[in-house]
Amino acid sequence: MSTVLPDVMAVRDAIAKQQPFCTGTYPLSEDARHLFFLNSNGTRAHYVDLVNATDTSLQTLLLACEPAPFGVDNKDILDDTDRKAWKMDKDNFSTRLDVVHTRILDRICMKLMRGNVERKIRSELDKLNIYGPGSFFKAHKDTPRSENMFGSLVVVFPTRHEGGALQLRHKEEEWTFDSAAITSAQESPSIAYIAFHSDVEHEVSMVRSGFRVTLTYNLYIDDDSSNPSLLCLRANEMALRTSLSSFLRDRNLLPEGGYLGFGLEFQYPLAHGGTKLDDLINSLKGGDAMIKRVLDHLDLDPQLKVIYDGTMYGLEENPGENQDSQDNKNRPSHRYSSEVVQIMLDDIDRFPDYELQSSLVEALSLRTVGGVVVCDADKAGVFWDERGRRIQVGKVLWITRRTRFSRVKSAFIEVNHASLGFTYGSLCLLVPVSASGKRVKNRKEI
Ligand SMILES: O=C(O)CCC(=O)C(=O)O
Ligand SMILES: [Fe+2]
Repeated sequence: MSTVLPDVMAVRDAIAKQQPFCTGTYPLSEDARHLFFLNSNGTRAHYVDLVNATDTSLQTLLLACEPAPFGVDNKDILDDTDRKAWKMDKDNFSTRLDVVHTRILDRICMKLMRGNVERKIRSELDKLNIYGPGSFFKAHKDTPRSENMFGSLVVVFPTRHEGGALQLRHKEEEWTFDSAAITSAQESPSIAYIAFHSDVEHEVSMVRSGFRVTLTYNLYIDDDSSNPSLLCLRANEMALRTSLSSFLRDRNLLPEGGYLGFGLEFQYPLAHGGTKLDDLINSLKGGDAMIKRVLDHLDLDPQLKVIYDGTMYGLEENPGENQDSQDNKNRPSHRYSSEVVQIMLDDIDRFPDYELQSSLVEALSLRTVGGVVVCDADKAGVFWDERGRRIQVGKVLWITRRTRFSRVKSAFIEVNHASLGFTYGSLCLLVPVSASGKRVKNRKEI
């Protein structure tokens, strides 16, 4: 494996990480500064000039709103220990701010889709929020409304406020979007906006004074990007393509064939009984989509899989070169073994919903379930089952690690335990790779 490792690093480096959000400002036009809204019982119309708003006029807006809930398990919960803010549904107000004509959406597409001009995104206005003194929103992730929703856009108006910064956390990194500081530093009155992927954790710190007024939008991928010939490659994609091509030419890489594995960077909405991994593969986001595009360009065959960890129990042949020697005379020919392996499934719905009579490995590798047992590329790939039979399993060379961001929770009932158990699988892109002598001929530019 040692000759392969430096190349793995080169491929990993080519999958450069990018921030999972983008921000900007945009000057407010004369008409976009006015917000029209109905009072709480819908009997009177008001308007507020969001460039010169007084605290009194913003208090009127707040009184026309209702307390803002937050979503838990697809339900809206009202609890002012998690969120203290007010909201107005889009039917009760009118704004002339247009994120399409201002080209804000184009900028978001460039940044969050990594410059892939073929991707089309669409925004849908969701609601207005107002945060007064003491308002906040604790750490959460936005609930995707559908499979092609990939993120949220928050537009903050230049009303005077202190505090209320939006903090974002993803993997081990953290960023702050201080809308109060950004809007007050603009020469002409401007909105500040931030768009981020749905699985980025975020929270709004407490507003200390004034009012923070926002519009939130849901962002959707709105195209059919399944045709790889339509896609153009950018610089970072070229780098990944070059390093992957030379990597695959290396005869030491998976000499007997196997899989390249890519843990996904982002989370995806997955509903048991509803989401097919085949459909999801065309809605990958950011760096995950880039990896898929590069693999498609190389004529490889990336497949989305759910990977579960399991233990393979067996009766291993007892090693001993000279079975006739005095030392080995009374030695049993087999001993118990257990090895950590992985089982990959084509779909989350393949996970059995009946009582498991056996280990996870055995249950998932039943023909009706279709799980395939694999192990890391640096293992021998030879295991024994409980009857002492030798089993050869496929090897996976992990280019990017499996992450907890792409985990899938699956329920199962074990026969010995009355209660329901849970196990986690990770969503991954797996690429079958032929044995080293066979893989060069058929592939483009490898
Ligand atoms: O106002 C913000 O900056 C974020 C609001 C938010 O996280 C939400 O509405 O889900
Ligand atoms: Fe949120």
